[in-house]
Amino acid sequence: MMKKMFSNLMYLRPYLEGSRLLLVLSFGALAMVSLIAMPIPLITGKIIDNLSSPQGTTHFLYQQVIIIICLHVIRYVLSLIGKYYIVKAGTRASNVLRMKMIGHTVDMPMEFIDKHDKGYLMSRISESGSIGSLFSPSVINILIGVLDGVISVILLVRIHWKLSLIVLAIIPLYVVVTVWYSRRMSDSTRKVSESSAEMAGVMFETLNGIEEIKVQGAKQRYISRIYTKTDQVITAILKQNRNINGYMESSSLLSSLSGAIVLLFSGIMILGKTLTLGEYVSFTGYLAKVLGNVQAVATFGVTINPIMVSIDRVREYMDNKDEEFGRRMVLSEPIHSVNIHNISYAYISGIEKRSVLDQLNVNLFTGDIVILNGANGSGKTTFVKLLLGLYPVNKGTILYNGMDISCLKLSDLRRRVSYISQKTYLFQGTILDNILPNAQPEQLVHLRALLEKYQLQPFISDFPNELDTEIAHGGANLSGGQRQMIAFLRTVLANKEMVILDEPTANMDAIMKSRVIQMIENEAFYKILVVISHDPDLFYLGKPLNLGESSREDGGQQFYMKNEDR
Ligand SMILES: Nc1ncnc2c1ncn2[C@@H]1O[C@H](COP(=O)(O)OP(=O)(O)OP(=O)(O)O)[C@@H](O)[C@H]1O
Repeated sequence: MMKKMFSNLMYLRPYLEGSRLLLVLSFGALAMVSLIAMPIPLITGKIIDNLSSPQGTTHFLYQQVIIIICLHVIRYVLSLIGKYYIVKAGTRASNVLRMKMIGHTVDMPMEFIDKHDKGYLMSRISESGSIGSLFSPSVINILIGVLDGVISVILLVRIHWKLSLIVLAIIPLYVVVTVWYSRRMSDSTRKVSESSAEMAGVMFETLNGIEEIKVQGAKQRYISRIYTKTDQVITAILKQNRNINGYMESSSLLSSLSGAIVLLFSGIMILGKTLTLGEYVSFTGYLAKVLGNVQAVATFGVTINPIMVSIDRVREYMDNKDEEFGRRMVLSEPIHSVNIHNISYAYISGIEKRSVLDQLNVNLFTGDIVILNGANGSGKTTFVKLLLGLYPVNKGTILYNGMDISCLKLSDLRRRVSYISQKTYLFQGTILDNILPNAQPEQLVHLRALLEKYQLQPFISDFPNELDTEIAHGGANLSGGQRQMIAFLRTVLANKEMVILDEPTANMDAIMKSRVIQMIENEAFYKILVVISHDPDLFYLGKPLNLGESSREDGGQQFYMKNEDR
């Protein structure tokens, strides 16, 4: 356990970087807390021996009691300060880790993201809070207790070494109990975390789809899915509690037995005059600290185990390679060619493999406009996702300016490409934020000119606060066509080298659609344009590339391109 804790603390070091001095000072203060309270049982024993001797004086009593009170007050102040700053450092560190985990999740390959529910991912990210728990008052108390315990053992030996041997003989039993239970606790805690993350996944999906669930009358189906997952969580929690309680009760029993045995031997020694009453009081004072702290170490296992399991899981999560792993090359020039050579792709989920694209060849050059069509499910969206490097091709190559996409830094590639997905995702913020993130004055002028040129002012003035209208979560306060137009304007103003539009006009009325077509024809906002559409009104814009089964030539070697000369 200590080894694991040390290794986890080493892992967390970078996240504690900014708070290192604070932590050292706080731990120093807390170590002082331990040391300052240490003489109290000794002083108490001395007072008792003094009072029970003929030389006993009230002056000695007052003096020693004042010392004890001062020690308690200093301990109180140091403890408050130390704990406050440790908790502060822990909270800061867990926040830094949370941000890193969110960033890492965004950078994960889509194949990883597809495999997990969003709620599951959220649960995993929330495990970053485990650092905060590591620096919580309960853990800190236990750590101070460990120091207390060690010093108390030394003082026990100094007071009466023979009596101490009896106490020390019991400690191996604690070790056996601790080791036995801590393995079981690790397993059960892991199961609790995993099943809770899965449950959160199902809950998240349910909450996300409330509208659909209502309309389809699917409430019962979803509730029973949650019930199954909850059942798994409950089973795991019960098992975890069985282990925790077993551990606590066993260590508590050992503590009580130790106290009784010490009382027996001390009594005999007091009767034999080899131990004074004061020494007995001091001894039991330190014994209480030792046993209390052995108990604390036992509790430490219970408290720290879930935290260690969480940190292990955070490490596992962060060890997953992100999509940029091993990619070093950047495009030194604007994209002028995209050569898609014999690519194939199949989605794999579990043992199921769904082949979507098979030996596809396409070459795109500056000035090309390609209209992708084909039956539903024929792989059009998958094709553009491969172009964006969201999924790696299974076979074949995609070359940008002759450079293989598998070596290219994806962030560099995507900086050069604008993509509007079928789902038209809008960010939280205003309409303007969505059209022009970080709008510069000259971009605003460009936007206004565009709105005027294509008679789109009525489109904007339809919103309560025009461009400053706040967009609700997921664009809930906008219609499908409005969302598409906002996303399209964003693309026109982004002025990227390659633009990919997936069903850009699917929800638009005839007027809006005609504006989009005019902008594609008149505005130079792309070098290469790929449009996925089932709408014949858009076909004439460029070379249609049909991905439908019926249009394959050469046994699937080549995809049919209509109107090649257009
Ligand atoms: N993430 C995924 N995991 C597994 N299968 C997927 C995934 N995304 C798409 N598919 C499957 O791949 C096939 C192609 O899907 P894709 O979205 O590329 O088709 P499309 O041609 O764009 O269809 P549409 O015209 O309906 O938009 C479909 O059979 C779909 O079920």
